[in-house]
Amino acid sequence: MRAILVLNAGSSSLKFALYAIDAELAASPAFSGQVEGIGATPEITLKTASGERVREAVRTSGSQAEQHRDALNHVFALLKEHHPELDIVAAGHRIVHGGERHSAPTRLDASVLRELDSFTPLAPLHQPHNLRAVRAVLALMPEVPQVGCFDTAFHRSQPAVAQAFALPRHISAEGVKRYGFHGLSYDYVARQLPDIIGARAQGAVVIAHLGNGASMCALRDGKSVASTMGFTALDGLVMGTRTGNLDPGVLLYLMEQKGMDAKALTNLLYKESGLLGVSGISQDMRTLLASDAREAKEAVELFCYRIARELGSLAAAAGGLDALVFTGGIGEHAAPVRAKVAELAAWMGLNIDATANADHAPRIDASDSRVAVVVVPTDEELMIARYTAETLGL
Ligand SMILES: Nc1ncnc2c1ncn2[C@@H]1O[C@H](COP(=O)(O)OP(=O)(O)O)[C@@H](O)[C@H]1O
Ligand SMILES: CC(=O)OP(=O)(O)O
Ligand SMILES: [Mg+2]
Repeated sequence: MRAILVLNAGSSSLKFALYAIDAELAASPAFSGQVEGIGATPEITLKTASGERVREAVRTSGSQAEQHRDALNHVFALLKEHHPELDIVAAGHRIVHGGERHSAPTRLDASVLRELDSFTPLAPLHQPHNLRAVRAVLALMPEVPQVGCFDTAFHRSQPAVAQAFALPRHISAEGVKRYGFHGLSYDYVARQLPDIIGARAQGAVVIAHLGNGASMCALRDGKSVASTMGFTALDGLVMGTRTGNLDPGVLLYLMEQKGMDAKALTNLLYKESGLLGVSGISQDMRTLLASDAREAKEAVELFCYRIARELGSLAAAAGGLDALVFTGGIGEHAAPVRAKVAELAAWMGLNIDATANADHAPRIDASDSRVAVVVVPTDEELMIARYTAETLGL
């Protein structure tokens, strides 16, 4: 089988998919899965084209980086076992930060890799793992061409004003501006919308990508005009372990009054806050929704409140609101979160149908809703496979 290998490495997870490519790219993977729990006790879940599901532990120990490497080796071993005749013709990767220059997917070589290394401080939870996956493939199959697909690229269509911080010009000139992330997910979802809501897809649309990392994007004519994430993937919504929007004065206070340095603040902002920090229980929305603890309820309430606040802000950037779209693990599966956001957004003429919402139907707006409300399962891996084939002319 000739195939494109797709790798989407996150902070604690590694998603992988294999897309057969003959005359054209297959619409669904022949083999896919994910390693979860990297950093703790990583487990791999595998789905084959025949629907077979396998779950096994990844044999590993040591640092987060070593666990990522072991997880990758485990994936490669499984690929060999299930597809001994495999001919990998290309590898496509999700790369979270592409900086100012990368507004489209690009072929990865040593000099591009060095440039992308320099963005690691801007995406410490993702960039080093993304690039480690590229280097692992390079070591294992040096002749296979690799393509980087950037989370930031989709947002390069934003007007300058949406990308600007009110900082002195010399700092902005160094590239300190809003980039936005989750672009592969927004790109995929935006392409699905015309089939679901027709001409409204070209109007003012807000997509909420609610996963472990969470952000929202305002679109006009199917293009990004604003996003809640900025220079890094810290800004905007409450996330699994990240703060989202935070008065920068809090950082000054913590530095001056509590003696916290950059390392301590990085840990606090990226790993100890968000749903985990507020609940003191878990970063996982499933656990919080199942809990009766007051702290869990407060964490979910804050998560939904911030989404509703940002929805108003993004509607202002888009010049209205024709459709609200939910995607990502929470957006696709957590009906109570969608219901709470809809309740808070009722003032915009947005109203959902409780049964459709409970069923996770593609359209969940009530018949009297002025705004279309949609649930779209995202597929970053398929987007990466398509871009990889397109970039290499496969
Ligand atoms: N059935 C469900 N109900 C509520 N939340 C869910 C459900 N399934 C997954 N989630 C939540 O989705 C989040 C992970 O989303 P996902 O998009 O898979 O994350 P990642 O950013 O790692 O790709 C977790 O908070 C998880 O609890
Ligand atoms: C950019 C980002 O936050 O990604 P993820 O949701 O995969 O953590
Ligand atoms: Mg994700």
